[in-house]
Order: sequence, then C-alpha cells, then structure tokens
Amino acid sequence: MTALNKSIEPGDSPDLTEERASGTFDTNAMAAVIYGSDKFAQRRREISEAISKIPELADSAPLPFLDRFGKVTEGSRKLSVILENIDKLIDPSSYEEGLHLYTEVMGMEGHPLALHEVMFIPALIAQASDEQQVKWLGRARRREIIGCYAQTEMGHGSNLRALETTATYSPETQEFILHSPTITSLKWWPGALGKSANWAVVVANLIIRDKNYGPHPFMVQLRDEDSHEPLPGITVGDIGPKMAFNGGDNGFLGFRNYRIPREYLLNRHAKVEADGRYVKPPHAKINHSAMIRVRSHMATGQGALLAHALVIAVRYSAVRRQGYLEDKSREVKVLDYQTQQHRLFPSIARAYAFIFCGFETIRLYDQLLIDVQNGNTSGMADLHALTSGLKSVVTYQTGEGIEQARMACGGHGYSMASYISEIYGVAIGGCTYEGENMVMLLQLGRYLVKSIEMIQNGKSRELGPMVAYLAENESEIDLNLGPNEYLKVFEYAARNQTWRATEKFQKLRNSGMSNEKAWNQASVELTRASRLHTRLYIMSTFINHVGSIVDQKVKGVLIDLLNVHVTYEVMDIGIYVQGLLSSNQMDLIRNQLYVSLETIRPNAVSLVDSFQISDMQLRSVLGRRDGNVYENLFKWAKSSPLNKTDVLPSVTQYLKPMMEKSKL
Ligand SMILES: CC/C=C\C/C=C\C/C=C\C/C=C\C/C=C\C/C=C\CCC(=O)SCCNC(=O)CCNC(=O)[C@H](O)C(C)(C)COP(=O)(O)OP(=O)(O)OC[C@H]1O[C@@H](n2cnc3c(N)ncnc32)[C@H](O)[C@@H]1OP(=O)(O)O
Ligand SMILES: Cc1cc2nc3c(=O)[nH]c(=O)nc-3n(C[C@H](O)[C@H](O)[C@H](O)COP(=O)(O)OP(=O)(O)OC[C@H]3O[C@@H](n4cnc5c(N)ncnc54)[C@H](O)[C@@H]3O)c2cc1C
Repeated sequence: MTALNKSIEPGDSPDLTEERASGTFDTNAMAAVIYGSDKFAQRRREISEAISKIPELADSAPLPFLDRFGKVTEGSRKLSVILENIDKLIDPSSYEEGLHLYTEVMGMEGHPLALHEVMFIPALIAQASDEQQVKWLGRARRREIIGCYAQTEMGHGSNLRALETTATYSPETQEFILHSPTITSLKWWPGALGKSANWAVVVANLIIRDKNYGPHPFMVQLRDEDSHEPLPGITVGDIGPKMAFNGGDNGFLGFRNYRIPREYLLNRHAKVEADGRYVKPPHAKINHSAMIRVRSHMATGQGALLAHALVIAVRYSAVRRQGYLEDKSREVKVLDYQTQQHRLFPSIARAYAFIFCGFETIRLYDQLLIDVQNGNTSGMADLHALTSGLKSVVTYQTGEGIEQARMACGGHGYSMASYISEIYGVAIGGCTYEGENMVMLLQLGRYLVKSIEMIQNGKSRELGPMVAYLAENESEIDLNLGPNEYLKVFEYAARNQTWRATEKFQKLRNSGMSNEKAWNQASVELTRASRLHTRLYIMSTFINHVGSIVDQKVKGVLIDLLNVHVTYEVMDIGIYVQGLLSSNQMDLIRNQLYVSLETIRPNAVSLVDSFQISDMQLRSVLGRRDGNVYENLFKWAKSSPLNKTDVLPSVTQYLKPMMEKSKL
C-alpha cells in the first residue's frame, strides 16, 4: 500500500484513522474521477512513488527557511536532478505527467521551466508556422533552450493596445528592429525572464512603413546560448521579491534597436512578405491564443490549489481538539463544529466543481485549437467570454477559500509550517495574471450585453447554448428543491442581473452620455452579471459531471457534495433572488445546507484524501497524511536556522549591551 491511499498505517494519528474508517467510498476510485481516468490517477501514484525513491529530489531544507537566492538555486538544482532521471520518472511526451512531476518536486514557488511549459511551448504550438516549429519546437521540448512569454510592460498590462514596444520592419535588410522607447515600455513580470530564459516570445507592435498593425508575437533570442550573457542590445534582469513565486525569476527586458530576421515573426496566422506586404490573420485576436489557453486551464489549476489548502485544513481539523460539545470528558475535534464545517465544506465542493468545470473548458479549448488550425475561428469569441469570466471567478473564490482554510487552522495556520500562506500567495496571483479580474469580467460583460441586444432585436434563436437562458421567462421554483431547481434559481439571478445591468447601460447611453462613460457607470452592475453567469456555468458543469459518474458509492458522496454546493451558492446570492424565493423558501434552503453539512461530515477526510496530494507535494506540517502534527511542529521549529545557536550574534551585539547599559 502506498502512503497515498485511504489505507490506515501503523503510527497514524487515531483521530485520522477514525475519519478514514468512516469514509463510505474508495478514495482511489474518487481520484480516478478527479484526474479524469483510473489510468492517470494510477500514473500519478506511481510517479510520486518513483520520486520518493530519489533522495536528491527532496527539498534540501523546508522551503520557508530558504532566502530568495536559496529558493532560486534549489529550483535549478532539483530541475537538473529531474532531468537526469526523467525517463525513470515519467513518459516525457506526456504534458500531464510532466506537470505532476514538476508540482511534486519543484513545489509551487516557481522554477525556471514553469513558463516554458505553460506559455512558451503552447505559444509556439499555436502561433509558429510548421517551418518555425521544425526550427524551434523540438529544441524547446528537448530543453536545449529555455523560453518565456514577454508581453506585459511596466506601464501596460491590461490594455494590450497601448503596448509601447515596437518591431519595425526594414525591407532593406528583411529584419524587424525591436525597440523599447521609454522606461514604461520595459517588459515587466514575465516568469523566468529575469535570469533563466535565453529565448522569449515577445509581444510587440508590428510597424510597417509607419503603420501600426498592433501587437504580434516574435521569437527573440535574449542570451548567448554558450555564455548565457545577455546579447548586445538587450537589457534584462530580475524584478525582485514578490508576494509568492519567489523561487521564480520574473523579469524585466528592454531592447535597444535590436534586430531579428523577418522569419522570427511567429507567422502561422499573420505574415510579413519580404517587400513589407502584410498578410492579415483569419481573426483579429488570434495572437491572444496563448492567453486563452492558460485561462482555459486555470479552473483545474486553481481547483488544485484550493484542494491543497483544504487537505491541510480538513486533516488538521480532525486532529485538533479544542473545547467541548456534549461530552465534557474530552475536547472535541474542531471539525465537529458547525461553523468549521460551514467554513470548509462549501470550499471542498468548489474545489471539485472547479476541477470538473476545468475538464469541460480544456475540452472546449482543445477543440477550438483544432478548429482554428483548420481555418474556423467562429468559436473564439464564445471561449474568450467564457474563460474571461471563469478565470476571474475561480481565482477569487479560490483565494477566499484558502484564506478561510488558513483561519480554520487557528494560530498554527498563520505559521509557515502550515504552508497555507504560500498557497494563498500563488493562488491570488491568478486574480491578476492572465488578465486582471475586473477587466476580464468586463470582457464577459460585453458579450452578455451583446446577447441581450440580440434578444431585443428578435434574434434569440441565434444565441449560443450558454446564453440561451437569457431569453427565457421566469420560472416558478418547486419547494422540493433538487440540483436542477437550484440551477433555475441561478438562471433567474443571472438573467435578471444581466438585463438590469444592460438596461442601466442602455438608459445612460440613450440619455446622451458617451458609450464609454455609460459603460463605466454601469460597470459594477455588469461585473455582477458576469459573476452570476459564470457561477451558473460552474454549477451546471458540476451537475452534469456528477450525472455521468458510474461508480455508485463515488456518485453518492458527490451528490451529497453537490447538495452542499447548490444550497451554499444559492444562500450566497440571496440578494439576487428575493423576487423569486419567499423567505420561507430561503429558510428551507438554509436548513438543507445545514443538513448537507452533517451528511458530508463522515466523508470529509476521505474527500480531501482523494486529491492524493503527497506529503512531499503538500509541504505542510499541519496537513501530514499521518496526522502526527504536534511532534513534527516541534521538529520543524527546531530546524529553524535561528535555532542553530542558543545565543544569536544580534543579541550579543545589540540586546546585551542595551540590557547592560540599562542596569547602570
Ligand atoms: C497549463 C496550466 C495553465 C495554467 C495553470 C493555472 C494555475 C496553475 C497554478 C500554478 C501556476 C504555475 C505556473 C504559472 C505561473 C504564473 C503565471 C502563468 C501565466 C501568466 C502569464 C501572463 O500573465 S501573460 C500576460 C497576460 N496578459 C493579459 O491577459 C492581458 C489582458 N488583456 C487582454 O487580454 C486584452 O487587452 C483584452 C482582452 C482585455 C482587450 O483586448 P483588445 O483591446 O485587443 O480588444 P477590445 O477590448 O477592443 O475588444 C475587441 C473585440 O475583441 C474581442 N476579443 C478580445 N480578446 C479576444 C480573444 N482572445 N478572442 C476572441 N475575441 C477577443 C473582444 O471581446 C471584443 O469583441 P466585441 O465583439 O465586443 O467587439
Ligand atoms: C505572478 C504573476 C506572473 C505574471 N507572469 C507574466 C508573464 O509570464 N508574462 C507577461 O507578459 N505578464 C505576466 N504577468 C503580468 C500580468 O499579466 C499583468 O500584471 C496583468 O495582465 C494585469 O495587468 P496590469 O498589471 O497592467 O494591471 P492594471 O491594468 O494596471 O490594473 C490595475 C487596476 O486597474 C483596473 N483596470 C485596468 N483597466 C481597466 C478597465 N479597462 N476597466 C476597469 N478597470 C480597469 C484593474 O481592474 C486593477 O484594479 C504576471 C503577473 C503576475 C502577478
């Protein structure tokens, strides 16, 4: 038996053993549902097992005790050990296996290949021509070069149209001349740019004969491949410590009239001929495809981060005893308090919901990629709108859930021994990267307004399936609520809010206000509509996914979890459903929520065990699989570098003299 499955091992905390014994389903079967197949869930376990047999892959010290330099060095050290052993560990052609390997060994604090895998290679796949792929993709996949994605500038991130970096075509030499005209035009933030990457996909405005054709992607060599020194004309470095990701080297980059060949414009879709003729892409926003890809993957990625925090908080809550319920002879597990359950269980449901919803979104992205390669770009606007809303809602709710998980661990949650603050820092980065959340909610808002305008213009039949509900009439809600009735409640809320926000915008515009001002004055209402629409999508994919599960025990507990989800979500949007639900109905739903918290309680630990996140990956003393928290907390504190000596130099140098002086 591996240390990952539900089995009970000698030396485990009796409290966690009791929890595992009360689980009603097989956690391996649940893991197969979470990871898409039994085969992949099994591969994850095998990879974790193989990693545990290579001691050099373990952290050389708990990461929170390392400084920035130590973290960056540790990341590169482990990467080199991974690459020496890669064939023993994974199938190198499998992206998913690679992601699991990296997450387990490198942790979540960033490493030199994170953006190489997540954005650089996908940008080459989506935007490089076949010929360019022959030139660069193999080299990137074999890691002969390390790449990054350099788009954001110090002064411009959300508004791509205002980027300042230029790539001016010179027909005489058939080159592009890259230039950063100002301080604010310095590329700023790209992961792995600072110290690791020697190549980059750089997004710059394409200029041909003084005409600006807007942002385009260029393949740019930044450093000498032998010496790793920056090439002449390139200014590059690290932007300094961040809230999290401090094992990563997010960077800055400037160009001084830096020349690259004409063939380095990534030209699968748009081209510049030798004489300077511009060949338009099939869709104006096709150059945004690397972003759409990451946004499509963010629901599963963020669901996994929320899962990490919940494994820690739920296991710890089952071994932490504090206060009393009826039995005054022994303190109670804090997991038995209704407030603790209300704090944690809806987040467990959200983590599952995000992961299931992510499957669907990744499927839609993969289909779009095929369609676009075949010249069909008609699905781009729909997926852009969907992923814009989804990345915003999942990152925000993940952040909320992780912070609640931290508080649910009391004082020890605040210690880095819990590791929750690191998970939080990484997760909330997602509220900003890949499009700041408000900006992206407003992108979805535009799409929703356009959908309402179609209905107003008698074109309801042309609405896509995800917005068809906007044209329906209010439904009566049956008091005997099942998940599909909750979906109708959500549809009501999203429809009402979308109409209200659109009508507000239209009214302001019709009053003579400019389009932009009217939009701005309706924008808070529009973001509310976008959130409700997205939460409706998440709920409906959760319901559909649970409906498709075959294992009856797994399905049973997921239905219980779904009940937690739908009741919690509807209570959470109470203000938007006042016109639909009576206060009696709201009381009924509230009570159903409390009942569903009790129903899920015996399965809480098994539900988080099913994420099968190993102790190595979790890096948390509080979340250990064996539940032996206290002795390991003491061990962890003793390993603090501050405890290497009993008397610190700072005491000898400053505090002792101060105390001595005060004695006189
Ligand atoms: C594989 C795993 C992936 C992810 C894992 C997730 C979590 C993992 C956990 C740990 C992470 C580990 C490592 C990763 C670490 C770090 C981060 C990773 C990546 C970060 C990288 C970046 O941040 S890259 C920079 C991203 N930048 C942005 O996102 C910028 C945001 N701005 C924009 O996208 C655009 O400016 C815009 C969309 C806001 C506006 O664009 P634009 O000005 O061009 O357009 P308009 O507003 O004028 O709109 C005109 C019409 O065009 C439509 N439109 C816009 N975009 C698109 C599109 N992409 N497709 C289709 N249509 C589009 C728009 O809707 C308008 O339509 P109308 O019909 O209304 O006119
Ligand atoms: C951890 C991390 C990793 C990153 N990695 C990369 C990378 O690899 N490559 C890369 O190119 N970039 C990267 N970025 C940069 C990131 O993509 C940008 O920071 C992000 O797109 C937000 O842009 P901004 O910083 O310009 O925010 P701003 O747009 O300046 O946002 C500031 C505020 O203005 C508001 N705002 C802006 N525009 C509007 C509007 N139109 N309407 C209403 N409100 C608005 C926002 O809502 C926000 O509240 C990374 C960032 C982080 C934090």
